[in-house]
Amino acid sequence: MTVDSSRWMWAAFACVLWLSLWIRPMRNKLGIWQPIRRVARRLPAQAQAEALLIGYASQGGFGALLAEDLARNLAAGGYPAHARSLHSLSTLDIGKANRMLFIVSTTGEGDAPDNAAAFVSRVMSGTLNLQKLRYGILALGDSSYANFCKFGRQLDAWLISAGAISVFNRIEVDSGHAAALDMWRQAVERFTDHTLAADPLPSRQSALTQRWMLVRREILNSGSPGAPIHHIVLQPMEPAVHWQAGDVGRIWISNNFDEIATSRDYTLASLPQSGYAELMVREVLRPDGQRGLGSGWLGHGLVIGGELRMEIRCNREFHSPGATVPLILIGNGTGLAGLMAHLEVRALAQRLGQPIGPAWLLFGERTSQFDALCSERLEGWLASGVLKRLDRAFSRDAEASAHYVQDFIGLYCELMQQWVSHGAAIYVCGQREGMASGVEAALRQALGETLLEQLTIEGRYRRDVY
Ligand SMILES: Cc1cc2nc3c(=O)[nH]c(=O)nc-3n(C[C@H](O)[C@H](O)[C@H](O)COP(=O)(O)O)c2cc1C
Repeated sequence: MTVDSSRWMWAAFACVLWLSLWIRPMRNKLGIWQPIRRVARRLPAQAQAEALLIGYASQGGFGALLAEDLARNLAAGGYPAHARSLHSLSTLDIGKANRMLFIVSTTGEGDAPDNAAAFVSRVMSGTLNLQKLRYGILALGDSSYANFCKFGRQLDAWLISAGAISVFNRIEVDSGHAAALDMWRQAVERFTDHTLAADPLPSRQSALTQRWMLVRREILNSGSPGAPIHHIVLQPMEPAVHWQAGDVGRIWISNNFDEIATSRDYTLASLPQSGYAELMVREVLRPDGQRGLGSGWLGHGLVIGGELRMEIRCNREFHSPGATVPLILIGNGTGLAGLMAHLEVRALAQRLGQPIGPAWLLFGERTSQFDALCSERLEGWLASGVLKRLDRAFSRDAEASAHYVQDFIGLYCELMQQWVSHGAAIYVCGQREGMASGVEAALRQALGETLLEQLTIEGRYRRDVY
């Protein structure tokens, strides 16, 4: 290298050094390159800062499905998001979050879903400072109920009182109405500044509506002082979708003019492996003596060999905890359907030579003579070990040791505590008023408030009640 060329190199190096030292502060001052930096940094910064938290509370599974679909949709587009049920969120989780979306339904008579119970009692009962939280709410409901979207409204009011800032007005969805869901989608896109992939939900729902044939129908409680319970057996007329214990069949009721009038939900009593969907339908008699629309049609109007349309609805809050988990099943009347499906899970596992955990069924009805529903099958399961214990309470039997199913909980309090301490899950299915509320009060008494709440949080106390 000559002296000249090395001089030039040193001069060039000095220039570059000077320029780089000068440009850095100047470009910050003048805003030069800022847009480039912002765009370039946006995604990684969001990804590092926090994933968007989508909190859901859902009784029937629709809200859970929407929340999980949204999290998947966002994550697939490179936008980190998690869906978490409200019962798994603590005060700390909410306090830390900067941005949240909530998808919550209302159940019962304006109640929060079961999987929000702990959130309501633990988080919403306190006074939090959520001033840094920006949020949006999708409230699911049905305007035919007196308290439309009540829990969504309560949650919204609580968030505002805690200082959180709502980034768009609460969106209320009446019976899954598509226009409101579309508004929600647009609001989410604005909130996240991210375009969602085409929503697969509506097509998924229509894909689930299938043609079925009524192949068998019998009355399970002939002679009962109560209304007849029909055992309805349906065969799929096209390749059947899969379902799980706990899922619900939504039957579309046809009127005489072959128009779809309305729908009714019934918990499925069988598993798809049997090849049939089984339901238990209690006949409803109106004060004017007319039969209820759904139960009248299924119990009498529809002929054997007749066709109907049914959509299988995911009810994940009542899915099986796994065949090896000890299980206490409690219910009355047609609630036996949902409990039978869980026993079918164990009967199937047993047939396949797989291990099963102990199951205890506590069931209540009116008379031992006429209302011991599905007795043969239950006693067969008791003999084969699918059931470890079977206790039935008959309210009209004079000699009964327990008149209502909840009476057993006090009677076998210690045994129940033992099962729970061995990891048992408690599943309740049937009538909300009377049975489920009585069972809950008895469980609270037998296990204590704290343990019952803990079981709810851990998903070990689940209900499908109506
Ligand atoms: C037993 C039952 C009770 C309900 N009670 C209410 C209610 O009080 N207010 C309301 O707006 N919607 C009510 N609904 C409608 C649900 O909120 C609505 O169907 C929602 O889409 C269910 O969402 P999910 O499947 O996530 O729970 C009720 C639904 C059922 C099955």
